[in-house]
Amino acid sequence: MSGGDTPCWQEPVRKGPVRTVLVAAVALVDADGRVLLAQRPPGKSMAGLWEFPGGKVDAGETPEAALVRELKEELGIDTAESCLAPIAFASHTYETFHLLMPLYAARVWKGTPTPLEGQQLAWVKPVRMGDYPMPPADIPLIPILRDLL
Ligand SMILES: Nc1nc2c([nH]c(=O)n2[C@@H]2O[C@H](COP(=O)(O)OP(=O)(O)OP(=O)(O)O)[C@@H](O)[C@H]2O)c(=O)[nH]1
Repeated sequence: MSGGDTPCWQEPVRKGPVRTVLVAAVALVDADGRVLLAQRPPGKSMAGLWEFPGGKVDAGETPEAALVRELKEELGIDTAESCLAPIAFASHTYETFHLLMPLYAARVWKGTPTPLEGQQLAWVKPVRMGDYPMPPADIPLIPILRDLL
């Protein structure tokens, strides 16, 4: 097989060692198959971009426990680790770190997602996600969600 001309055949430009940051994220899916996206508020890195709820995994924490914690802090909802199904991951080198982000799907939670950290929320069909600018790491996840949901 000759793959030298394929678009994926590009080595990333490495400027030096980068630390890998583990971030857990979730696609909350409602009864209509829409996914909850949250817009990063002004003042944060990548402000204005739409992302999956979640956040950094603390030392000694599992990704699932981090998500349960973050969903309570960011959206005020209760989730159970057993309701988080791993579906994909993002692996992307940013300027200052490498992001490794497992993505889970959840259809069951308790409470109504509420923007507790000043973020805008939107329920979006996977086919419409192209209308919502997302961080570069998230772009490969969109077709996966489209296929899965
Ligand atoms: N939650 C979440 N974070 C994402 C996504 N895509 C993506 O690149 N990220 C990045 O993963 C990191 C998550 O960090 P965080 O949510 O715990 O904390 P933060 O926004 O305060 O991060 P910051 O340190 O960049 O300001 C951010 O750098 C964020 O930009 C995503 O879909 N969901």
